[in-house]
Amino acid sequence: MEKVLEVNNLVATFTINKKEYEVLRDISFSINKNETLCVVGESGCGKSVTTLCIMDLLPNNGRVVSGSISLNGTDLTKLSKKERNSYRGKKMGMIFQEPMTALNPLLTIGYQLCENIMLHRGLDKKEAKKLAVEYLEKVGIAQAESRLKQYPFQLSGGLRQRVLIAMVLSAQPDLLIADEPTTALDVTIQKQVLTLLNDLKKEMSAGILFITHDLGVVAEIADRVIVLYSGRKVEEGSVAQIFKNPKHPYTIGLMNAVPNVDLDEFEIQPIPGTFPNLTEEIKGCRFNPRCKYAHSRCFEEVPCTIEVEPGHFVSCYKAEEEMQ
Ligand SMILES: Nc1ncnc2c1ncn2[C@@H]1O[C@H](COP(=O)(O)OP(=O)(O)OP(=O)(O)O)[C@@H](O)[C@H]1O
Repeated sequence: MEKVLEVNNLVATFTINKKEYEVLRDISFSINKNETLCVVGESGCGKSVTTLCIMDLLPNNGRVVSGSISLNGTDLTKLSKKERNSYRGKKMGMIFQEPMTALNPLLTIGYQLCENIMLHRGLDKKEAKKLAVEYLEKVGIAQAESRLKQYPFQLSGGLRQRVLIAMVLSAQPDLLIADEPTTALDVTIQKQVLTLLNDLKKEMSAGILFITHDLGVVAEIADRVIVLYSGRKVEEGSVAQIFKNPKHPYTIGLMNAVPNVDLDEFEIQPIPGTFPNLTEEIKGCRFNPRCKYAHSRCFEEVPCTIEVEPGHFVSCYKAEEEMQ
């Protein structure tokens, strides 16, 4: 399988009050062509920061300290700022939770789509307009030609998100990053946008990095999943492995916290304790204060990543002991 994105041993920090704190701790993962990788984990675990590192959009107090981020074999961390900028939009496109952050409210949909197509595809105005209509139709927008004359505020949230998807895809990116793109939409529209992304994944030759905290969305869209906890990857596997055979106590906790209406006496079991903040020092596994299985080793050293079944990776001493 052809790898589109390969992130290796990524370490990133934020400087707060002149002190540098690790926000991503040695993260590695990859995405193949026509594959959707979901990144899940509680608020603050580093999902968005991962995307910002890839897009080179970290705020001023953040920096990538070490590791590599390769897009189709080119290590982006080795490129100049200018070269990196040219990747954004063209080779990597991003859709956000709120499409209005990416659309200009003062310009028509048509103007914005055509500008984007002319810039990234090198086409003239007439050709760009034709392609803009094609892409709006591709994302399921009816009467596409007349929509070109509308302003973002004239469209519903679901339609705006479709326009943004059309805009991003029209540049034919190798990687599509979607950061909680359906969180602000109501459930039926959310389902439509997920179905659309699933259909588009099959026909475009890009990989999709999908950020969400919603496990229902993960089940709908993911091929593979990585689970982050406090900036560290604790588990990775296919969507079936993560849902049917979770191994890390944190992943098991996430699964138990999802309501299951099929069971008569199902009780949501929240994960005990609180999520550590960035500045909190924790020796060993960062999940140890909340883990009922934690023993002396867990408080001493960070567990290595082991493969518990083909393609299923876990960083946990309990999983390691179960294997032996
Ligand atoms: N500019 C910043 N300066 C300092 N800390 C930051 C900054 N931006 C984010 N953080 C911290 O980095 C950590 C990771 O944040 P991130 O936004 O990646 O979390 P997330 O998993 O995407 O959460 P959410 O689901 O709430 O969006 C958090 O502890 C957050 O407070």
